Amino acid sequence: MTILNELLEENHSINMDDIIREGNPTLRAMADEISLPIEKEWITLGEKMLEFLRNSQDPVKSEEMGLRGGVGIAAPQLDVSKRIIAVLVPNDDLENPASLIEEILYNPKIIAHSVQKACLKDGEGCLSVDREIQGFVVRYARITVQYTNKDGETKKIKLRGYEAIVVQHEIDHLNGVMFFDHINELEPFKLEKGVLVLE
Ligand SMILES: CNC(=O)c1cccc(C)c1Nc1nc(N2CCN(c3ccccc3Cl)CC2)nc(N2CSC[C@H]2C(=O)NC)n1
Ligand code: NI
Repeated sequence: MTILNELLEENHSINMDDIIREGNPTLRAMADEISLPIEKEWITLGEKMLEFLRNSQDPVKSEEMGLRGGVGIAAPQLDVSKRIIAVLVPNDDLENPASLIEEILYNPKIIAHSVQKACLKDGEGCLSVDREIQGFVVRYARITVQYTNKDGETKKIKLRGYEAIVVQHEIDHLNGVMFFDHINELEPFKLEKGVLVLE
């Protein structure tokens, strides 16, 4: 039974055993584009990735299944080197309209970005990294992402704040980049002028 067949099994829910950890070469590979029209197996995988994020954020399910909380996941983290990411970010930030991004993105591409940079005040975590790595992960503050959705439509979304950080973290996984690659080794908390620190 190949990894993919296992993942696509009807009653299989993605769990931590399906997630590969740093050191696995797939995390450093360039993932392959999904050809259009999107085949059924990639639709199913995307839906299971989103289900994993929901379960991981559910206090009962995450406890039951032993899941680490996540707001994003990329197919390479499941040892599937394909350009698919899923994001489920509850944006409860009062300033911005309460938008929750819940989306499976096929072949996502950053087609525009701000000059301004941003980072999470508390640094970043990754489901494929079983250690806490401190330090600012400086990314673009605002991005425009083009992708194909599960209905095969080409979409273009503008993101800022936490959502922008998450989508950049997951797109990095499609290019073999890990969040700690962005951390300044000598001065992990050094910040250039103008970098937004997101609470
Ligand atoms: C080293 N310091 C830290 O890790 C760190 C430390 C403090 C705060 C933050 C904010 C940190 N950073 C960080 N926290 C998260 N979560 C907070 C908990 N949450 C969650 C957990 C349980 C239920 C529901 C939910 Cl919502 C899930 C998401 N997620 C990410 N990332 C980096 S971008 C992709 C995203 C990801 O999903 N990673 C698995 N970073
Ligand atoms: Ni990650």
